[in-house]
Amino acid sequence: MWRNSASRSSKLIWNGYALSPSSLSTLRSSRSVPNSVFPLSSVPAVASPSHSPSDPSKLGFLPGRSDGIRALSSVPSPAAVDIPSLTYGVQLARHYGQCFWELSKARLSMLVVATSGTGYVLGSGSAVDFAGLCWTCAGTMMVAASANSLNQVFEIKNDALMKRTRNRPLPSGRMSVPQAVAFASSVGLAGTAMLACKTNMMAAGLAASNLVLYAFVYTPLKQIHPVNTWVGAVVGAIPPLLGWAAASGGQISLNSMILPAALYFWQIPHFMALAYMCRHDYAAGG
Ligand SMILES: CC(C)=CCC/C(C)=C/CC/C(C)=C/COP(=O)(O)OP(=O)(O)O
Repeated sequence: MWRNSASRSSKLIWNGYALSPSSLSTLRSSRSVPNSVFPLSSVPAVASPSHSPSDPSKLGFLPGRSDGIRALSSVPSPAAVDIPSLTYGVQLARHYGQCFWELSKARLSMLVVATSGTGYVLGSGSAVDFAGLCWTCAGTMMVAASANSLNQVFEIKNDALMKRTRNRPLPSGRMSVPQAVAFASSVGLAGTAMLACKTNMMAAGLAASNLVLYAFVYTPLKQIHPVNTWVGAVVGAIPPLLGWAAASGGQISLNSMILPAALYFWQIPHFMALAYMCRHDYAAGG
C-alpha cells in the first residue's frame, strides 16, 4: 500500500513539474544538462504542461493550503500521469548521480575510506565499535568526496587540456561550477560535523585539515613546484591516522604513526611512476 501511494505521489509530482521543451532548452543553455542527456527532438508533445502554473487546482494543490500539499483526489485522470516526464526525471537523476560520482573520484575516495577504516580497527584495541567504524567511514567518505570535488573545481582548465581528465564533469560541461561547489561544501561540512559529533574533535580536525591541505595547498602547488608530491603523500597518509584518532578517543601515539608512515613512503614511488607514465599528458596540462 505504501509503495502504491509512494509511486502514485511521485507520478503526481513529476506530472506537476512536467519538463517542457522550453524548460529543457533553458536547462541545456545553462550548460547544466547537455543536449546528449535530453535531446530536444525527443521531447514528445505530451511533455508540455497542459496547465498554467497560475491555476493551482490544475497543479493538484489543495485549495486554501499554502504549504504545497497536493490533493490526490484532484488528479485529473490517469491519462494525465506524465510518463515521459518521469523518464526525464530518471535521466536527470542518473545524469547528476554519474556527475557527482566522478566529481567525488568515488573509487579513490573508497580507497581512502579503506585506509581510514584500517586505522580505526588498529586503534580500537581488543574490541571494535562497529557503529563508530561506520560513522568514521561515512564521515571520511564525505570529506574525501568534498576534497576531490574542490580539486576538480580548481583544475578545470588543466583538466580540459589532458586526455586522461578532459571528460570529467566540469571540463566537459556536464555540470556547472556552482553545482560542484554547492556539492563540495555541503558534503564537506556534513562529513566534518558527522565526525565531530559521532567520533571526536581530533578526527574531525584531521579530516578538515586534510581537505585544506589537499584542495588549497597541494592542488595549486601542482602547477608551481615539484614539492607537491611530498605534500600529496601527506594527504594520502592522514586518513589512517584519522581512523586511529576516531577509535582511540583522539589519542595519537607512536603506534598510530606506523600505517601512515608506510603509506607515505609507498606513495612517493607510486606518484613518480604515475608521473612518468602520464608525462606527455601532464606536459599538455601545464
Ligand atoms: C579525509 C580526506 C580529506 C582525505 C583526502 C584524501 C585524498 C583526496 C587523497 C588523494 C591524494 C592525492 C595526492 C591524489 C592525487 O590528486 P591529483 O590532483 O594529482 O589527481 P588528478 O590529477 O587525477 O586530479
